[in-house]
Amino acid sequence: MTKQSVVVPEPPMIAPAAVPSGAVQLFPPPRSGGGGGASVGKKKYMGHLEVGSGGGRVNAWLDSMRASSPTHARAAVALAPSPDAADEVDAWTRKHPSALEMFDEIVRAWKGKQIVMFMDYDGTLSPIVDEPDKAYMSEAMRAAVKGVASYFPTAIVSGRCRDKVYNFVQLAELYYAGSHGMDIKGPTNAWKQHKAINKTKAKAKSVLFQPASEFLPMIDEVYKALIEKTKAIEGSKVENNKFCVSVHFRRVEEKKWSALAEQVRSVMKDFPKLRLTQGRKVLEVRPTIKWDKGKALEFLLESLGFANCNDILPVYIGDDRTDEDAFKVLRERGQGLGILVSEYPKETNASYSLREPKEARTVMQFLQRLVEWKSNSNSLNARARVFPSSPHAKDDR
Ligand SMILES: O=P(O)(O)OC[C@H]1O[C@H](O[C@H]2O[C@H](CO)[C@@H](O)[C@H](O)[C@H]2O)[C@H](O)[C@@H](O)[C@@H]1O
Repeated sequence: MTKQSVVVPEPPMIAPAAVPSGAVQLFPPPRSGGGGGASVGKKKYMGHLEVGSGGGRVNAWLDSMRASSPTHARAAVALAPSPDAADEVDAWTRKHPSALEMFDEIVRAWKGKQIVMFMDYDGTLSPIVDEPDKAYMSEAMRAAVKGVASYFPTAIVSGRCRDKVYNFVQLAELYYAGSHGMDIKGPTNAWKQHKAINKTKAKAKSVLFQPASEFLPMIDEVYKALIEKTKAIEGSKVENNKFCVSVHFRRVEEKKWSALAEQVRSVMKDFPKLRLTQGRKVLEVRPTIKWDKGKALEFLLESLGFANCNDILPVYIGDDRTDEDAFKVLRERGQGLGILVSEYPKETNASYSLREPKEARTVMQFLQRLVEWKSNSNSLNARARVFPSSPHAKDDR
């Protein structure tokens, strides 16, 4: 039987960097009994599908569109539930254990650290739906995020434009990094909320950062051109995300994907300062500047006054390829925790995983446990102040 790889290749294909010696090791070591190395599929796909001329490039886009389609991945597992496939899933799970199942172990390593939370929106806080404008988050999820933000500085990092993601989340106390981190804004009252934020080191009272503002007219232009060129392709949808544009193909019949890719290519050739990346059934057109969700994470840590702190613990939860940039930053810093939300094994730089059921329940449960843990440890600390000799005295910030 042909070996069926169930680990979906995901760009960028970056080997996880080693954790520098002496750094706090929050990446889980492989558990006993497993090699920890899930094999990857044979094809390697580019992280950024840079636009070039010629049909070959469109074929590469098409390959990538197909490879990233969860329908294909699920079908592969369903059609070939071989022992090899099961072994691969097990190996992947050992390498990226469930952050919920490992919660107690994880928080043990967090003692004394200042947690900073980063979360992607679509597919992480809200379920993936056919209509992008209807990707609402549940009230229960909103309450969980609010709870987290009451204890830790919290940011939403999304490919969507900042206003749109704010309208979905509706929590004024958060930091929002829209357009893949190219539009960052913080709450004005963060200072009052979090003792942890270092007021002397933090950069500005209210963060606002837009590294791609000069691209605004170009983005408007490409948006109009993409609408015009793709209007004949049924099911396609072009979304203006202010500093980037999304071309959705979730509702386009697969036999028309190639025509869609060709139309997008024909527009992109006139915009050499823009590049194309890919998310979940979406092509994303963005400026060529070296800025991504990973850079946004670093920028926010710096703005909060945590740039060179050893005792912080950034936690990033995300489901998409663009979140890999943030996972990679955490790996390279040897600091923090990347959690991939996924229904099936994928190549990732994240160290932990959360299974993605349709209602994004596991993410919510993880956030709720975090709040519960923090609230309990605060109570223990309060008791320890009253009864200093208590054996339960803790030092969780
Ligand atoms: O960084 P994110 O917050 O994950 O944003 C990435 C893209 O998310 C949205 O598209 C995705 O979710 C839609 C609603 O569930 C779904 O229909 C689509 O297929 C997904 O790709 C958003 O609409 C895009 O603009 C973002 O780029």
